[in-house]
Amino acid sequence: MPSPGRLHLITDTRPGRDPLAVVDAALSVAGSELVVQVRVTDDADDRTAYELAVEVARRCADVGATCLVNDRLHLALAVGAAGGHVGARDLPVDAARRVLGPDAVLGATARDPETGTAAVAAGASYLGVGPCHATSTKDGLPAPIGPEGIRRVASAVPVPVIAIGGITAERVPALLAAGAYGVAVVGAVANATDPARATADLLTAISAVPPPPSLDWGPSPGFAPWRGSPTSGRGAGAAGW
Ligand SMILES: Cc1ncc(COP(=O)(O)OP(=O)(O)O)c(N)n1
Ligand SMILES: Cc1ncsc1CCOP(=O)(O)O
Ligand SMILES: [Mg+2]
Repeated sequence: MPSPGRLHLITDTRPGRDPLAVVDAALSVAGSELVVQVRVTDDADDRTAYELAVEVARRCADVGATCLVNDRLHLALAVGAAGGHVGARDLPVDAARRVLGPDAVLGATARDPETGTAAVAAGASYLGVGPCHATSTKDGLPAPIGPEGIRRVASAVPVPVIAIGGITAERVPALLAAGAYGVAVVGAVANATDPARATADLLTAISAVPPPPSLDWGPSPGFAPWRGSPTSGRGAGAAGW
């Protein structure tokens, strides 16, 4: 059973950026260890998003990395991605699970233990938790929750917690010490003058801390898609998430 990825690179949506160049640089260093989440602006049309997702999925497949698609689950299915990620304004987690099927990786956003627990019960394989710190790559976010916010969620759920928002290699140790399994980044790699080096620095910081031992990686016997929602546990599929 594959281990869940601990370093997630989210594609940069800011105008004038070259997300594929950043993905290439990160994959050249991280290879199969990387999870790449395809994210576009809300006003991007599906054709534009699809074309980016095709390119990212192909690059990930070439090196055995994991490709996820943010929000637009039909694109995840269309490009053969491993799964998707949903938040409060996207499909509800149980509906997203029905779309993707029992074996897909499904991430859900949470800031608090209650939301996180509900997302896991509804079929989330992992949680994206944040913003941990202030970020310049997404507007309109609530106040940062810091490592203590990570601790509150991670101690409440049996799935990997991926810390997000303002993550840098220097901030990784405190977040992992608080119970994060891994981190998701945009700026730490995309803003770097040397994105490959920045990726290596993040991997070094992550690998210095072993993952939490008590996570439930196994498939959920309670997941029953024909009934529309998991009957117990994390409800995720056989991908090991
Ligand atoms: C790993 C991870 N965590 C959180 C998010 C945020 O998702 P969401 O709250 O739906 O916001 P958008 O990214 O859709 O703007 C994420 N994408 N990935
Ligand atoms: C998509 C998203 N959701 C919460 S913070 C964020 C962006 C994180 O970007 P950065 O790593 O540049 O702070
Ligand atoms: Mg979303």
